[in-house]
Amino acid sequence: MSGASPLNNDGSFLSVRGLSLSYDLPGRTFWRPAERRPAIRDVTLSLQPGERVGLVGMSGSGKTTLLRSLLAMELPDSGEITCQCKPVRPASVPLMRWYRRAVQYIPQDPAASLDPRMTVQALVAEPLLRLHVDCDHVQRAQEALEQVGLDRRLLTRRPGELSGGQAQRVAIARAIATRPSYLLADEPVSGLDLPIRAQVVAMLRSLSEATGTGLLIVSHDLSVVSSLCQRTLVMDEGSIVEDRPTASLLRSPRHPRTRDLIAAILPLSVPVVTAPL
Ligand SMILES: Nc1ncnc2c1ncn2[C@@H]1O[C@H](COP(=O)(O)OP(=O)(O)OP(=O)(O)O)[C@@H](O)[C@H]1O
Repeated sequence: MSGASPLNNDGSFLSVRGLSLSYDLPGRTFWRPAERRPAIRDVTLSLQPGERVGLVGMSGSGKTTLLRSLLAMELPDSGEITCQCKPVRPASVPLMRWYRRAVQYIPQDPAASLDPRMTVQALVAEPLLRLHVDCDHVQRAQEALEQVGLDRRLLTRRPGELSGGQAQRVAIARAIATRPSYLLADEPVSGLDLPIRAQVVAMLRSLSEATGTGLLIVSHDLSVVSSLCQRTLVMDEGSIVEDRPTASLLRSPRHPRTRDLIAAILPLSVPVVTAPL
């Protein structure tokens, strides 16, 4: 749907300029105004059409807040987000509906996001109904299910009758039903067992390649980011401190925080290989 619309002036799909957002700290009283803690500070970035981008950083660095701002779930204190030449917030109801069709969200925990009373068919078709997408909803739900590698016989099941991997695929089918240009995801595979995690990462990658859908993935798992994302952004204390192609960022990290992240995973995931004498 967004293919017919122009890109931003800089050629990007989504552009963020000088975005800052602070939260109130507890302790506000009638006499004392709340102190504010910055969660993201002066963030500027562009997402190109079809690009797969990882967003990493230590806990509390601002990744989720940035993602929520991009999803128009938070109102920033300053700065602007522009999608295909249109301001994302404040926006009219039709414009917000358009944006929510173009930029969809994959939740971390399908058990919490999928209504247990609804069938898979109803769950996948629900965004089409809510966002007034004019198409055959039954057919679109079937297509979306097939795109995530699930059999259409699952359409009559309810979330309680699905495995964890199947439920996360249903959550992804729900997100792609509107044929978005970008998918935003917060730890989309962290709740899955390792083999299933690899399958879902491979599926997301081929889905993105086949349909040209861009991905912005928040993850603590650098192996997920390295197998999925062409480019990686590193956040520290609310700012983006490194923004480079994933392979070179992992090979030669420049910022101390990137080095910390890589050092933190090395003892866990890389077997020690000793050279033969
Ligand atoms: N609703 C909120 N109210 C107050 N402070 C918040 C709120 N949400 C986040 N924060 C604070 O904003 C900062 C950034 O939080 P955020 O959740 O964006 O970090 P994160 O990088 O996603 O962390 P994690 O990796 O642990 O999920 C943190 O200091 C956090 O405590």
